[in-house]
Amino acid sequence: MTTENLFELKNVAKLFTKGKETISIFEGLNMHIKKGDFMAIMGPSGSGKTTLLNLLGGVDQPSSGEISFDGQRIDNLSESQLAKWRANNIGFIFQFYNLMPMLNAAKNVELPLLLTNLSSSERKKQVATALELVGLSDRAKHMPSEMSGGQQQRVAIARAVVSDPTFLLCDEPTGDLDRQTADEILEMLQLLNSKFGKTIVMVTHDPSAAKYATHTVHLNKGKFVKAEELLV
Ligand SMILES: Nc1ncnc2c1ncn2[C@@H]1O[C@H](COP(=O)(O)OP(=O)(O)OP(=O)(O)O)[C@@H](O)[C@H]1O
Repeated sequence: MTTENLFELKNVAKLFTKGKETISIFEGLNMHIKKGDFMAIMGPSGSGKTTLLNLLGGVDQPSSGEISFDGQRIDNLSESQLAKWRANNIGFIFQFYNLMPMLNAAKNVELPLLLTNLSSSERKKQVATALELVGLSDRAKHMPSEMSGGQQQRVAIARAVVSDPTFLLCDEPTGDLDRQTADEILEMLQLLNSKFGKTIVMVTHDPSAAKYATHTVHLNKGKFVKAEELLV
């Protein structure tokens, strides 16, 4: 495993303005994520976990400070540059799968590829590979409503990896699943990290989910703290 940083956050601040009120979520936040990491982010509700994921995923931009990905600044990209950067580099996995209900599994997995220049036959090939990876080749024509929660999350994982991004961002990926199904999903994420080299950041409230990560960081009121500090 290389020790090179994939992400570097330097002195990042994030403010939200609502009317006359300004809420500061992060101030002077520094962090790095190494290539090959599987990082779990834990912390109480409102501590800034989703805000941080949104900054890492280029869904939102910092109020000040620098965010670099693979040595290149992303905090100063335009909306369209960011959209292109996201499509090339990031796979998103959400708690409630976020599949399109009117599309079958294969069509859902194909969605990110519609933003690329791949031909229809190349897209089909990549979709088949991604569905095979998550063990759902036999469900390609099934609609989300015909699949269990665990199967829908596996379709979402196939969609996240179909364009072969370096980095996977997971927001409570097992929050809606029973223990056994959650463990299967977490084993899959672990495999994507260890065998396929994906760098993963996963927000979770579940300490047993965090155990699948290579390390865990704890956020409290917008700051990284030691686990013990969360308990007091
Ligand atoms: N668009 C926004 N406008 C104003 N305030 C916001 C906005 N988004 C988030 N916040 C505030 O930022 C703080 C951190 O929210 P965030 O969703 O990042 O927390 P979280 O740790 O992910 O919480 P949870 O575990 O409940 O999902 C909260 O106080 C929230 O109200």
